[in-house]
Amino acid sequence: MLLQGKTVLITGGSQGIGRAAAIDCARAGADVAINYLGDEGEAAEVVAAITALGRRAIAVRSDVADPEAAPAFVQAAVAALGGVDVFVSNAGICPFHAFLDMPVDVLERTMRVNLHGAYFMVQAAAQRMVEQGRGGAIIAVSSISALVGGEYQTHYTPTKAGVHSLMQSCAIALGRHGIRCNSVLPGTIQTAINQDDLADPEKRARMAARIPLGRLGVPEDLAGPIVFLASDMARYVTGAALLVDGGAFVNLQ
Ligand SMILES: NC(=O)C1=CN([C@@H]2O[C@H](COP(=O)(O)OP(=O)(O)OC[C@H]3O[C@@H](n4cnc5c(N)ncnc54)[C@H](O)[C@@H]3O)[C@@H](O)[C@H]2O)C=CC1
Ligand SMILES: C[C@H](O)[C@@H]1OC(=O)[C@H](O)[C@@H]1O
Repeated sequence: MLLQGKTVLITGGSQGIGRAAAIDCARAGADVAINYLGDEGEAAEVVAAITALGRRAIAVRSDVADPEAAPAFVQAAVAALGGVDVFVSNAGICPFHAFLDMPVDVLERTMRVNLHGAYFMVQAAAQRMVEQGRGGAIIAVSSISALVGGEYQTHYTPTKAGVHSLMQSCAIALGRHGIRCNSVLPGTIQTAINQDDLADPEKRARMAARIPLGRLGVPEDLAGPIVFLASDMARYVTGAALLVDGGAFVNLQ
């Protein structure tokens, strides 16, 4: 099994992409700690699904935008599961809004959750990995939006470019410690984050029509790439970005 004996920490692991990644990491042999800010029942279901696979799991409810949440999450995972081998920075929000009247609080909250939150969490996980002295793997869930824009995402796309850039710089800063840092760039994946946006049938059809593989993504489409980057199969991969978008990005005409 690709992650046998490893401990994986995932932010935003109670639903969507984080949930799928958490369960597939457990399927690959890992114990898993999830952080989340949503519904307690959903987080408990993820823990139960992992436990049913014969692995250990904990869920910690906290806000990644709070700098103190990061060391607290890592400490809770170490206390319960013994260490940190893989860290997946996934928690994120995308409150769609027009540019010209973007409220300051929506802009700031999006930046704080998506970018500052990733920074604090990755830093706390890396500190623990360095202390352990056995390397590690860090994966950030960036986006195709790191590369292309969105009319109602002017506050969001810069955070995803930032997360991608964070992984590139961390790959340099942490390479000497044997810690690999990569990002995955999902295309449009059907989750709660875009449920309202994709409820517009015209927009949904337009998004799907751009995808050479012929369908919008589902959270499980990201699980394999995340497990791969977490595993020793990717032992010489660092500073890389893996598009997981069904081909949407390259489909200009
Ligand atoms: N769904 C999509 O089309 C795409 C999503 N992404 C990224 O994937 C990541 C996961 O998104 P989805 O699974 O789609 O969304 P989702 O809404 O289904 O899940 C988000 C998860 O993040 C957690 N979360 C939200 N704010 C948090 C906070 N302040 N502190 C801690 N946890 C928090 C939620 O509790 C939940 O577990 C996000 O970073 C998003 O930007 C990237 C590209 C495409
Ligand atoms: C939430 C959006 O549907 C989704 O988020 C991203 O990062 C993708 O680019 C999509 O726009």
